[in-house]
Amino acid sequence: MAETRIGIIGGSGLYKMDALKNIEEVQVQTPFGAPSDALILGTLEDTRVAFLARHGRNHTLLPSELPFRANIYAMKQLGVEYLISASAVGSLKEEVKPLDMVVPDQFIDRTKNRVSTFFGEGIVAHIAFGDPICKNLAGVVAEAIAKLNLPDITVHRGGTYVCMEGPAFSTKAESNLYRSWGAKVIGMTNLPEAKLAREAEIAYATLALVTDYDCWHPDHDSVTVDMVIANLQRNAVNAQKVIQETVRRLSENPPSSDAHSALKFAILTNLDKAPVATKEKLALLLKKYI
Ligand SMILES: CSC[C@H]1O[C@H](OP(=O)(O)O)[C@H](O)[C@@H]1O
Ligand SMILES: Nc1ncnc2[nH]cnc12
Repeated sequence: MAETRIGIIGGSGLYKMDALKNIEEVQVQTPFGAPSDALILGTLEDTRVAFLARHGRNHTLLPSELPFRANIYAMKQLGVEYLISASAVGSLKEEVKPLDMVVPDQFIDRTKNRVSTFFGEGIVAHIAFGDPICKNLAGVVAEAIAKLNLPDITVHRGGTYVCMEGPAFSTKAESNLYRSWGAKVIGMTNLPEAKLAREAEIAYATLALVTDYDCWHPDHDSVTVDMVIANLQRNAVNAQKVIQETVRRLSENPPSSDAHSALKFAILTNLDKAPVATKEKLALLLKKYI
């Protein structure tokens, strides 16, 4: 199988990539179970990529039901080193309007029910997560958006993505609280992915596609799925253009990433003494360090 260094996770509205050629669908199994759907391998701009529909191709999985570990481990098994996540978000700022694109650089965790680590069962690791998004990969995504110069769409570089549990959207009190914290956008999925990608030494960046003003905005109705869907379709077209341009740039000039050595100083357990079963389960992550 040709090398697949670039992975794409498509969120709400982005269930496939129309420009993918030479498609092969693979049912991947991982020590953490099966991913959200089959992975679609194909070429984009002559580069091999792996695409996964985060909620499944028919959007059947709630954010709280997503098999985050299987999704990231499956990408690792395929050899992915750069992971681009396309995600629908609500805006928490006036100047960030529906259809705009945000490339966040921070997260706030408001989830309650997610398993966000591969470790445990006798092996302890604490990754550094002060900068949860790979700066260099995010830079490539932001430059790709800027280069495309999409009409009426503003790119916002940096900003905080609040990751809430869902599935219900926020209350106005919550939405205003996140605004008072200075957060820029809100979604339900990217933080566990970013943590797991870091543990898997995969560079991760988010392409956040704004669908609504959540519920805080006095001049806009509170977010509803109808509202989100109307904008998702337009966002999905733009997201594919951005991803294609990002892949082209990544394949020409793959950036360095601190994520690629994230476990170097993170593992506390003496691996010589660690349970064999856990070492086997995590072999793909640990092999550089054993
Ligand atoms: C369809 S509105 C809520 C839904 O959309 C976002 O999904 P994703 O991050 O996968 O694009 C948000 O996180 C919620 O899961
Ligand atoms: N307002 C919102 N809150 C949480 N997730 C979202 N995804 C899209 N819009 C959202």
